Amino acid sequence: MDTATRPYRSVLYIPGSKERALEKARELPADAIIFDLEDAVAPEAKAEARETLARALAEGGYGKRSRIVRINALTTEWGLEDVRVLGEAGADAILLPKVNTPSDVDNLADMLGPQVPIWVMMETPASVFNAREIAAHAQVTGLVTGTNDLTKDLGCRYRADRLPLMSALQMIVMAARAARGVVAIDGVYNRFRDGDGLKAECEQGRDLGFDGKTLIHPAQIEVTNTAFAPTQSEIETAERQIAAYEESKASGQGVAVVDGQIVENLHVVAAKRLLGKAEAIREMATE
Ligand SMILES: CC(C)(COP(=O)(O)OP(=O)(O)OC[C@H]1O[C@@H](n2cnc3c(N)ncnc32)[C@H](O)[C@@H]1OP(=O)(O)O)[C@@H](O)C(=O)NCCC(=O)NCCSC(=O)C[C@H](O)C(=O)O
Ligand SMILES: [Mg+2]
Repeated sequence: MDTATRPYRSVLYIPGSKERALEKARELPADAIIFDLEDAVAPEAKAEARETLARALAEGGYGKRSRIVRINALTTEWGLEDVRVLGEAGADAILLPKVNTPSDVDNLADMLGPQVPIWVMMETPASVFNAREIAAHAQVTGLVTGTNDLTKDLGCRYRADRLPLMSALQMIVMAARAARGVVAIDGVYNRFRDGDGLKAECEQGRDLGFDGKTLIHPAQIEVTNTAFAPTQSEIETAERQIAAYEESKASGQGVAVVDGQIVENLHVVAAKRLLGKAEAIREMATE
């Protein structure tokens, strides 16, 4: 699948220590999986989780789902061994937590070599200030928002409207878009049995421009996949915009009008991108 259009609507964390969850994920309709060795795994379980995860990846069976491994920070006692064991395990990217500066990414890139894509957790105030340079790093292909760590470091309150995090969320999306081709994923919604709250937060994330959302429980996948996919009405509008613009162009005009709104070339670019995304989502569903 084309990496530029591949969907990342639902990005499910799975603790590397949980064999049942690693097994179950082979059947779940998530677009991507983050196999976690960091916060979801207790210190005493880290070594075993690393081996369990290496075996699960070698066994495969994750289909078209993008496989991302979140290692421990390189400054911890587990980070280097995580890279040694999982750096060449065939994951689609290695996700580095607690990044502050581009040089943190350099350190991992030096260890992995230039072929392995790197995703970065954006979860410290310093990472947000350095977002542009981090996203522009040659090996970085994804930014994942860590809203829990950010909330902890900022000392702000959890609010349903996420007002205290708003500038950070926007900086992350902006950095990803400025770097071009870098995926931007929103943080987790902790109340994993609250579907209505999740839906509202997904819609906010989609409105801000995120490609998708990180999840902690399978029950969150369906709501998220729907929220980050183009709606049928958006698809139909995009098709009509493209057709109307082509017709205007053929008659020597640079602007069309659809549903009372102007359609210029830039709207056509956005409309084609939306249709490309819808097609990639359809493709994802065919195993
Ligand atoms: C949150 C959980 C601890 C809940 O677990 P549990 O009570 O076992 O849930 P259920 O009984 O409802 O589970 C039903 C079945 O689903 C499977 N399951 C559960 N979670 C997952 C999962 N994440 N992936 C795949 N499968 C999962 C169970 O095995 C059950 O299966 P079955 O036996 O067939 O019935 C638990 O969901 C969990 O551990 N979630 C992940 C937590 C996690 O990864 N946390 C770290 C990431 S969040 C983070 O770090 C954010 C960031 O860094 C920041 O700073 O913000
Ligand atoms: Mg975190």
